[in-house]
Amino acid sequence: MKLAIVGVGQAGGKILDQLIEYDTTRNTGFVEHAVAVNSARTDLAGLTYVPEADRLLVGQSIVSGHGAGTDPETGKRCVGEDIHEIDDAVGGVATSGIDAFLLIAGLGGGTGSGGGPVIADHLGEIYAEPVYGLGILPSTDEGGIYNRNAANSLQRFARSTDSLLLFDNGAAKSSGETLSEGYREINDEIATRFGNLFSAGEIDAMGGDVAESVVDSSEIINTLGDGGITSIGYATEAIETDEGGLLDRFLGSDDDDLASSGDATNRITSLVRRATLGKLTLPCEPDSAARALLIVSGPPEHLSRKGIDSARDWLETETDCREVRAGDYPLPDEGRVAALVVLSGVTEVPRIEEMQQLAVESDTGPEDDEQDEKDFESLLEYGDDDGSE
Ligand SMILES: Nc1nc2c(ncn2[C@@H]2O[C@H](COP(=O)(O)OP(=O)(O)OP(=O)(O)O)[C@@H](O)[C@H]2O)c(=O)[nH]1
Repeated sequence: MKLAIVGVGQAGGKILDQLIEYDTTRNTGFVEHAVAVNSARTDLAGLTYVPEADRLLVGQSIVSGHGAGTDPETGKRCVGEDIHEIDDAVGGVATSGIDAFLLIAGLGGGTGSGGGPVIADHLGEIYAEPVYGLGILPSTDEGGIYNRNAANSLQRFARSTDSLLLFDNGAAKSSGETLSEGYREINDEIATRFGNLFSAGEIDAMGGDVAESVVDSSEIINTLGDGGITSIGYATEAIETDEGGLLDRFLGSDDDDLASSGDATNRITSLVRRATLGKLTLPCEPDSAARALLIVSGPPEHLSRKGIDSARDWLETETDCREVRAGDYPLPDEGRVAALVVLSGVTEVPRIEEMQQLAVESDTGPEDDEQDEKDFESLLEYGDDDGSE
């Protein structure tokens, strides 16, 4: 599907950069237009792939190009001050050629966390295309302020977007490495999963091989729905054993109990199990999903129809929802088969509940139990789409 993507703040800009790299090197063509928005001049200067003309420094009269200092209110003001310039840069460019907008932001900081929902609201009011969010949750050990910012921003983001796709930094972090050391690897993983999702159905990317059952943008849009939280599972297996085991290093391919057999059908069903039950971008209970989508990609001769059908049946049982879509995405030059599982409208998400509890405690202090209880319940309404604050 064709997207106009806005990366807001530092994490948003870096992930946008990485998605453009994915799109360019694979020639997939899902990034129709890309804009980086930030209140910090140095963050914008550090980008590689976003064209200079599409980097917007906002809130100069408020923070003089120095960033929002992890304060979402400041981030909100910075973005609000320049919302018309942002609109010119994002929406002014051929929206007729896009299927949706995608806003990317780290929810724990200031600019992306406070400013992201302002842009989402604005785009949603003006344009008919759906507006999706890709929100990055802080890891638990980043501390109270990041968790509080994220808990508050998550609610606003969920209400301002048609679907909020979440990625939990904490769940992705490998043991023994600091978060900043891991960012490059984490951002690669984000680009792989979301790049795979958004490039599915782009016929140009298929090199003339039309999928037996193409996943097109309307299936992705219908799966994402119009409100709520989305998590993505992904697992991959190399078709031929390569010398260094390089291809097996992709996350999600390390579950011995569910090791795939060489047979194409079994490989697909086993990959889909691993994608759903292994590392999700946001750990959640699969049976709390309202809708699901399965995309199996790889060389056409390895995309067994029977395998995809039986994997879809399994996913229907596992998620306990009737709205399960499935399709293939032929990539003739790939040395691997990959299963991507989209779980949308999920409601049982332990990390969100934990983060919101941490946020409430850091706001009121643990002694104010009655107030904690009330705040916690109102914060829990992250999937609520009633538009109220
Ligand atoms: N996955 C990922 N997360 C990041 C990256 N950089 C920062 N983060 C996370 O994003 C949150 C901080 O948000 P930033 O994007 O740095 O902040 P900002 O939106 O620029 O806001 P200010 O710095 O306050 O102006 C923290 O939770 C970080 O863990 C990155 O490159 N990748």
